[in-house]
Amino acid sequence: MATKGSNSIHRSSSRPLLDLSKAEIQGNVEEKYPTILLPNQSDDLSHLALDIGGSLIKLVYFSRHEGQSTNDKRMKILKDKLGILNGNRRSYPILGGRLHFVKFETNKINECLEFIYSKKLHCGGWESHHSDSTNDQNAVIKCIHFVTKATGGGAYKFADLFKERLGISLDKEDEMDCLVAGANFLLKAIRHEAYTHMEGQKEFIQIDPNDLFPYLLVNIGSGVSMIKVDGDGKFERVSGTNVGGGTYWGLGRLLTNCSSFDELLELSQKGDNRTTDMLVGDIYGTDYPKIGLSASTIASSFGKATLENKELEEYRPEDISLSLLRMISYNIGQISYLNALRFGLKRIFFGGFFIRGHAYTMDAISFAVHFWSKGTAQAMFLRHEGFLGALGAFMSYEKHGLDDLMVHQFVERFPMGAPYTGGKIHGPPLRNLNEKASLENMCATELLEIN
Ligand SMILES: Nc1ncnc2c1ncn2[C@@H]1O[C@H](COP(=O)(O)OP(=O)(O)OP(=O)(O)O)[C@@H](O)[C@H]1O
Ligand SMILES: CC(C)(CO)[C@@H](O)C(=O)NCCC(=O)O
Repeated sequence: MATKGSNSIHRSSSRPLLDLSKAEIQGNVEEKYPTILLPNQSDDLSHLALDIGGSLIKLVYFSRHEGQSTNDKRMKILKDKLGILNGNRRSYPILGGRLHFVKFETNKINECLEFIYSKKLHCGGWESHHSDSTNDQNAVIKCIHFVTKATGGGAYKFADLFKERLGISLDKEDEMDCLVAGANFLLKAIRHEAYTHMEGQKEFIQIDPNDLFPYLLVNIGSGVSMIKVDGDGKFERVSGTNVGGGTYWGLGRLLTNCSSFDELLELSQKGDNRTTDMLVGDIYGTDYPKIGLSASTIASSFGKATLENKELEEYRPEDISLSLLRMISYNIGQISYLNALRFGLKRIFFGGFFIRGHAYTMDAISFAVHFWSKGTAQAMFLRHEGFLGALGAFMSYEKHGLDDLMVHQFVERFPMGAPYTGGKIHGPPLRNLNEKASLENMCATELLEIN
């Protein structure tokens, strides 16, 4: 007998597209493992997680392959979920689909809301609650309502906006937890995720998943977090700096009048920092070999501006952008290495959207790590650089018992031998800035395809 779940399912009043009042519990309410049927009234369910940062909003969402039947799958998935809640053995339904990676500028949050709405992603979150009972046998689904996992400061700041505009309840996950979970997943499961970048040469690093820890994760977003990672869920934020990606973009915008981050970055490629930076050679007239400094080493970023009576307009924006980029990248590289040294960490992975797959940024960070470590440490970068937090938030569905689209599957279905290109994994391209991103107008979409 199908019973309306009025006691068990609370209708979410602000759900505009999916009417949960029509959801049914199938089977007797006393039954241990009731399943829940959702009427076929929305598009295929998608799963969404957000990382709303100071500068950028990152979305990760899963969509199934088109054309695959969904009702049977939903049934099985929901059964599995209930099984988990009752302490049953886990099973992993076979799902085909894609993980999409999308970003928006946080100050254009409306575009993000419109995107979520247009893709009906606000219809796809799941959350289940145990009863208060401590006895698993008696555990029942108390309510099911729609929520979306979200991390980053904006998960707090914009919670009301998401609720009002899309009917989404943001289920907040800690930002550091998510960064670490995302990084661990990528480093363990995705072949060719990590690479080095030195003097223009990119080299992929084969990571042994059994020999990953400990490492230092440096996330360069608006600000910078440095996290010592000792295992899954085992970490400590050991340092940070307020001189980060927001500093480059903010100061760069003021000093050059650039209208976008990418434009500023592109300018730097044509820059010559000798016009702005004070070099060792400017001070010594030559190298300073005794302490290992060549004449071309920057002695003082922007220091040359103090020597000349020039106005801002007399400096080339290209040169300013390059000086700024080097100043910030070196500084982050140096602080990172010092923290690695502090804790005896051999590996340093850099993520965050400041990096932007930009060769010069990575070379500068690598140079600083190499220089200060006297060649004993090496900077490594991640292909999904800016999506660690969003990915971690996405993975937290699993943590809460919702494993229908989970990472174990990705790993199982993507043996470490999966190809980097031309195969099933399409990660974010390490784009040359001159290449135009193929994008849905307002955002960059990257795909990790799960077949
Ligand atoms: N289109 C863009 N607009 C603005 N900044 C960009 C853009 N692309 C790359 N960036 C760089 O990425 C940085 C933001 O990176 P990221 O998204 O990883 O951090 P965030 O989550 O916004 O910041 P935080 O974690 O400190 O809140 C910016 O400060 C800037 O340096
Ligand atoms: C405040 C956060 C964590 C927000 O993402 C980030 O911007 C950051 O790590 N800033 C640096 C703050 C500091 O440790 O000085």
